[in-house]
Amino acid sequence: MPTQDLFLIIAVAAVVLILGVGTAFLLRGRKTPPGTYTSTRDANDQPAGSGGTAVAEPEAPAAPAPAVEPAQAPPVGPDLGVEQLPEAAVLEVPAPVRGRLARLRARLVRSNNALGKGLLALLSRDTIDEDVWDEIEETLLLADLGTEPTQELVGALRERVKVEGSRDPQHVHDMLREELVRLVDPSMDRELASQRHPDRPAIVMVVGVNGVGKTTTIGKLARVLVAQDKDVLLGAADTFRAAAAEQLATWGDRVGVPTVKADVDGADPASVAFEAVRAGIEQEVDVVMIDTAGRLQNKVGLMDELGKIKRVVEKQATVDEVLLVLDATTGQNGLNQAKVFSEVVNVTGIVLTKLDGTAKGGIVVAIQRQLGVPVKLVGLGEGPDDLAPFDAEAFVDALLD
Ligand SMILES: Nc1nc2c(ncn2[C@@H]2O[C@H](COP(=O)(O)OP(=O)(O)OP(=O)(O)O)[C@@H](O)[C@H]2O)c(=O)[nH]1
Repeated sequence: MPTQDLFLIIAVAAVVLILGVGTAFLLRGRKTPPGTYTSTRDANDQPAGSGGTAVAEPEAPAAPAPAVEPAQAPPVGPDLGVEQLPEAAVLEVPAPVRGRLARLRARLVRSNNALGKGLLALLSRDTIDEDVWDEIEETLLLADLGTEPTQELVGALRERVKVEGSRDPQHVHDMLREELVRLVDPSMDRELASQRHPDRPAIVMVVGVNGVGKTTTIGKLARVLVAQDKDVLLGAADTFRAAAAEQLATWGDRVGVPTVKADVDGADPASVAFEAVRAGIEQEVDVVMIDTAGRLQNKVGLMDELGKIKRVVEKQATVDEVLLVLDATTGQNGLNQAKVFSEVVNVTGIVLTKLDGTAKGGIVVAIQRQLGVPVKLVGLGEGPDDLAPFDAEAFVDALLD
C-alpha cells in the first residue's frame, strides 16, 4: 500500500476515535432530561410539554450539568420567585440519599441532647429511687413521647434495672437503646410508595396545616427522587397562596423537574391536580407529586376540598401515598391535626419537619402510636438536601449520642 494511503487511513481512524470518545462524554450524566425520553415508550407518546400550556418546563441548562456541590447551592426561601433565579440555571446534583440521617445526626443531637443525655445520666445514678423514676418520666413527657409510651418505657426500664442492675454505663446505654428502638418500632414499613406502575406514575399527595413545610418538603423530596434517577412531575394545587406555585416551580427548576400550575390565581385546586396527573400519565413520568394549600383541620369546607382533590385525581389514577407534613415544634397539637387529616384523606405516611429545631423528638413515637402510620421522612434543616428517610435505629442512636 502506498504511504499516502496509509497516512489517510490513520488520519480517518484518529478522527473517528476522537468523535466517539467525545460523544460518549456528552452522553454521560442523568439517564434522560426529566419529562423527555430518548425513545418513545408507546405509540401515543407526546413530547414533553405538549400536553398543555399549564406545564412549566424547567429551563434548559446552558451546558451539560457539572457536579455542583449541594453545599454551595443557594437556599430557596419561601418568597424567592422564579424571576429571581439566574437565567439558564445549571441543574443541581442532589446529595445522595443513603446515610442521610447519619449525615444529619449532629442536628438531632444538638436539639435532643437533653433527652438522651438526661436519661442516661438519670439511669446511671448510684441509686435509682422513686424521685429518679419521676424525673425519668418527666424527661420523657417533656420530649412529647406521650403518656402511654412513657408509662410503657418506664415500666420496662424499672423491670430491667431490677433484674440486670444499672452499674455499668455501657450496659445502661444498650438497655435504653433497646427499649427506645422497640418504641420507635423498626418493623414499620417506611418505604415511600414512589414506584411507577406498569401503565401510570406513582401519585404522591402532600397535605398539612399552614406553614408546616409542605412545599419545601416536596422540593426536597423531588431532589431525593431525582437522586434515585426517577422522572418526577410536580402539581401546584396550592392555588390559595399566590407565591406557592412559583415557590414549587423554583424547587423543580433547580433539578430539572417540570411543574404543572394554574395560569390564574385562585384556580380550582382539584383541576390543577387533575391536569398534573394527566400530564404525568402522558409524559410517562415515574412520580407525580401534588402540593396542596395549608388548611386548618377545623375548617370543614377546606377539609372537604382536600377530599375532593383526592377523589378527582383518582378518576385517573389511585393515590399511592398521602404524606401528612407535621411541624415537630408544635408538639401535641400535631396529634389533633393528624387525626382529622387521616379521616379525610387516609394518610399513609408522616413527614416530620423542623426536627432540627426542637427537643421534642418523642413526638415520632406519639404520632405513630396515635395514627398507626409510620414516620417516613424527617426534615432537619432549611437546606435543599436536609430531608432524610427515617430510620428507627439511626434516630435512637442520634438521641443517645
Ligand atoms: N428548620 C427547618 N425549617 C424548615 C424545615 N422544613 C421547612 N422549613 C421552613 O418552614 C417554612 C415554611 O415552609 P413551606 O414549605 O413554605 O410551608 P407550607 O406548609 O408549604 O406553607 P403553606 O403553603 O403556607 O401552608 C420555610 O421557611 C421553610 O424553610 C425543616 O425541616 N427545618
